[in-house]
Amino acid sequence: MVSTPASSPFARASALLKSGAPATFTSSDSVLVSSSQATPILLSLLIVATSYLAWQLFAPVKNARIKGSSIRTLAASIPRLGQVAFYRTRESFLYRVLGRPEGALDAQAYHPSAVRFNVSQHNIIVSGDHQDASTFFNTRALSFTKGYSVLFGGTPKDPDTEPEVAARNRAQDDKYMVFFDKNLKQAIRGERLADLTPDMVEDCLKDYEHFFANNTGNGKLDPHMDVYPLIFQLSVRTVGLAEHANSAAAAREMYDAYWSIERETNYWSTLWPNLPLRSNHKRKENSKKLFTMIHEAINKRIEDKRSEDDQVQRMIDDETSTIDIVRWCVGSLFAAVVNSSSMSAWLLIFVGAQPELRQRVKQEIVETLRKGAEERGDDYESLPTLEALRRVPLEQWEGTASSVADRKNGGGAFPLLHACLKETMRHVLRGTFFRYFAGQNESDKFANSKVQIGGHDVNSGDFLAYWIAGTHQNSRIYRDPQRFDPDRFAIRKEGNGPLEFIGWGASHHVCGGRRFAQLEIIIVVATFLMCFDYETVDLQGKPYSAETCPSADTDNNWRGPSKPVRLSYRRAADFKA
Ligand code: HEM
Repeated sequence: MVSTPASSPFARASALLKSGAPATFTSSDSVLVSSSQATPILLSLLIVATSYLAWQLFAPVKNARIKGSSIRTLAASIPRLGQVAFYRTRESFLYRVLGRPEGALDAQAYHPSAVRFNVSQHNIIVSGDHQDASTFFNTRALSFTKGYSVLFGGTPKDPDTEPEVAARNRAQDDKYMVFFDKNLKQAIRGERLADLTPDMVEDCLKDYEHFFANNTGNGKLDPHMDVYPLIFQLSVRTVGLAEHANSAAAAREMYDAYWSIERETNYWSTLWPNLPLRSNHKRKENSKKLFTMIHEAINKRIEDKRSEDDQVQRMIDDETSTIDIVRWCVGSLFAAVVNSSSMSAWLLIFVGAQPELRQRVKQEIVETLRKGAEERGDDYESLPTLEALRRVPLEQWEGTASSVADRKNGGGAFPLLHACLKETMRHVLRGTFFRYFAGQNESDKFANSKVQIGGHDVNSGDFLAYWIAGTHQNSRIYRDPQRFDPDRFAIRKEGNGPLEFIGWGASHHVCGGRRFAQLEIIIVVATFLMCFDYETVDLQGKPYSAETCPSADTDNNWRGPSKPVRLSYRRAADFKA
């Protein structure tokens, strides 16, 4: 059950509504309407407004209960608001209603049978049962696009072109999705990534150099505040405009607008975006700023008859409409930044909390660089660190090949680092994936399809959510799931069964940016380890251990730490300028 405190945004909104009404009639209008006449008018307006509000809040939600279904239904204290906690404190809400997957070996502790509830006028079935994963990922009748566009609310819409985009029909929408995927594939195709890789290494090193310069090579950094801007810059370089990637000031301005939008994404901005709330206003303001920056930069490039080496240029050359190019850039940035930023920061945090593991990862990187140098005929000892890293070829970063001999033995480069990334994803990705089942409401080929969750029919018009922790924190799949232990992947091969690791999604909607995401995170972390020796500490500098290390607060997109965390660093003894 959810109760709304008096200071809730809704209470503030209705207060605003009420306080706004008299002001409309008391200034120049007083000449036309005397105060004794105004009182009954005001009173009537107030009654109308209050009745409207009450109707909005307490009106029954369509299909909130399904007769004959044994899927548990959760009722909300204010029906139209529904389960606000699903947005505000998702993780604890799901633990409360579905149980603890870490205790899955104990049948009493984990009973993940699906639950159904509403948020605003939308009904959602949430399942954390690994048995339902296959239905969720493999059923074509479930719409990924509608699931996210209604329930996720992260990606902003351009306030100026929204009506035009909204007026497009489903066929036009599908066409846009094909355009989106095609351009993302081109933006991160192998030959482009191979060209970008040395620049990405250089971006990282330049960024880390300011820690050398600011201090004497020692200090404490905040992994979220200091790593997120770097990931943003790498993302802009890959799916944004060269003009922005090459200007620190422009990249920073975009970064501030981007994160302000992410931080203001909540229940209200997702489901009641037109309420006059501060967060809705800030989101719209920053969305406009972001769209305008990209729009103006494209126009300027066209006006100046300049050409740049980025995906946007390809679209300009193909005479794509500027609205679609801007929409593609913003959509790609919102798909790219949030997960890659938090995975990079958390990988550094988790590895830094286990000195022995950090040493093993560092050793793996040095050995790979040394071997690569020897194979190329370079003298590793005299190579500056930047050059040793810049010369690592794409396939080695990707872990797909190290040397011919290793490939024959089935080995690849950086296996432990890749296992650390996978383990970080397993820890940090604990939210939900979304889908929508149109069923009979659809006029297309899926109109007669049936979908079952937990053995029960899903209603046409219901949304589905799959709880990732039901798989990633499940003790039937992962031994001691709360422990950060990359050897579960590197050595013990846990999570190798079907849909046991879903960090990149699965089936029809596997992550479209995986190749780039993996590459940038591995580069950011490997470069960091080549620059610094470090450990994960609290604000007083006391080292955290595997047992005491904070975890990610997954209730917001920033994914900050459950308690303060810093990386205490010093220039690596083997760093070569
Ligand atoms: C560590 C970073 C990342 C993680 C963990 C991640 C994870 C995921 C997951 C789990 C999905 C599937 C969601 C579902 O089935 O509901 C997904 C989809 C997607 N991701 Fe990523 N992602 C990451 C980075 C990126 C980047 C950098 C890009 C773009 C450059 C990107 C673009 C996309 C796109 C376009 C889709 C939708 C695919 C479709 O519609 O079929 N992702 N991602």
